[in-house]
Amino acid sequence: MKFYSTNNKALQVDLRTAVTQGLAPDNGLYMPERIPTLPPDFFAALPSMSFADIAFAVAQNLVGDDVPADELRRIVDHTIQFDAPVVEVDDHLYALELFHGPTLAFKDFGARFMSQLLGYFARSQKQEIVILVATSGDTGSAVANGFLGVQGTRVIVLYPSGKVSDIQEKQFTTLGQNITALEVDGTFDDCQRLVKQAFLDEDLKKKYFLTSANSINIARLIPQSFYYFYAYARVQHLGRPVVFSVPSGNFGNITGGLLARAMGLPIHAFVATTNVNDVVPAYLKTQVFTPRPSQQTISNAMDVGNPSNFPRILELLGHDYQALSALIKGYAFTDDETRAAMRLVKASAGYVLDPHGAIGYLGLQHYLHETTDEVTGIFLETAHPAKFKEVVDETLEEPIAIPPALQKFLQLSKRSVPMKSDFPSFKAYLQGNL
Ligand SMILES: N[C@@H](CCOP(=O)(O)O)C(=O)O
Repeated sequence: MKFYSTNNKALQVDLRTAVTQGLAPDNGLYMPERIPTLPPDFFAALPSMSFADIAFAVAQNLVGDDVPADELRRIVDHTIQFDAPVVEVDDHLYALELFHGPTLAFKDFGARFMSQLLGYFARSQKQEIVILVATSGDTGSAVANGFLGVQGTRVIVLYPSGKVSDIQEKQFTTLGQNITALEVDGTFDDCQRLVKQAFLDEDLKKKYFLTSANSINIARLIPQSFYYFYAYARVQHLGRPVVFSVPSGNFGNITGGLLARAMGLPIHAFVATTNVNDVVPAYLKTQVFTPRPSQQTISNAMDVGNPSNFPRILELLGHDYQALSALIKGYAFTDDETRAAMRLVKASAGYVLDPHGAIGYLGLQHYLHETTDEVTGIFLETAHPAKFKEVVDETLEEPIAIPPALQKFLQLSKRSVPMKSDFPSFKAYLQGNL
């Protein structure tokens, strides 16, 4: 399979180059040159297939020519070590719980797949791989934990100071070893800008082997399509068209769903639902894409003002606004609305939503009120509510228990390096410390 840059279809590379570069040299995002449809026998067998078997078939369909089957199977089996249950919350309305991995967020799927794939490609090479990752909360912990102690790799996590939850911060600032956390005086967008600038900087490119572990890296996106197939298979017997509501920040998660649809999964519609950082819902209404500085909210992992994956969404829908706005409905919600949804669902269903899942739920409810189609709605529950303990406790007026997987981080001390948000400071840090 070849991968082309969204900025230039003629710029084509193989999977190894796409994954090790992260971002194309012309600042575009890599996309598969074609997305093969999975065969009818795959869809016939889907309801009875295990999660790992589904993931392997999907991965093979996209990158089967680039990675030997036994290696790809090992990578997939390492990735799918935990379930993604579909839990009924209301009539025809389900939560797809993606938080049962080691860092309790959906990013574990992408980070685990990517760390193994990158490890496979890096075996033959001597230079240390430096993985730069910008995080608004969850990616940093998944990537740091996925790469912790992996020989030949060094991870630099950039995060906006004071804008991630306490538990999220502990998950990537306490690890030591090959993980360093840079606490940036700015927003997530500043962190993302610094990372992207580093990939385009000739001095850094010459001296270091840099790659990205954000969803700009195609190795993060492929596994984010697996669970759409798995969830679909869980509700297929209900016989209704299936709609996914995806709480969105950098739009990598919904792009994974669009990839699944392009491979033939009959997804009826998507709901792209955000907090007040509503650049994409605004685009869906106006056809104008206007990135702007992100605002801080209680669903902090989605505090993104310039969503990276937007060009991929346009590619997947053939740059056809009519097709895009027919398939994807956009909604945005305030913190007050988010808290109200958390209270409502706790009271009516006994289900504890995290603030991001609450936005997914709200988007789905709005969609259901506007459609006359009888559908099965699935919203993605992207992180465990305990990761946002302060917000959840205050909103629901009762303390949420912290699972042992999170508890262990709370005992450890935070270590971070303060960083200004200008590129020369970041470059000087890399040059002095790598
Ligand atoms: N929501 C993210 C922001 C980065 O997104 P990614 O999908 O590009 O890694 C986070 O939690 O850090």
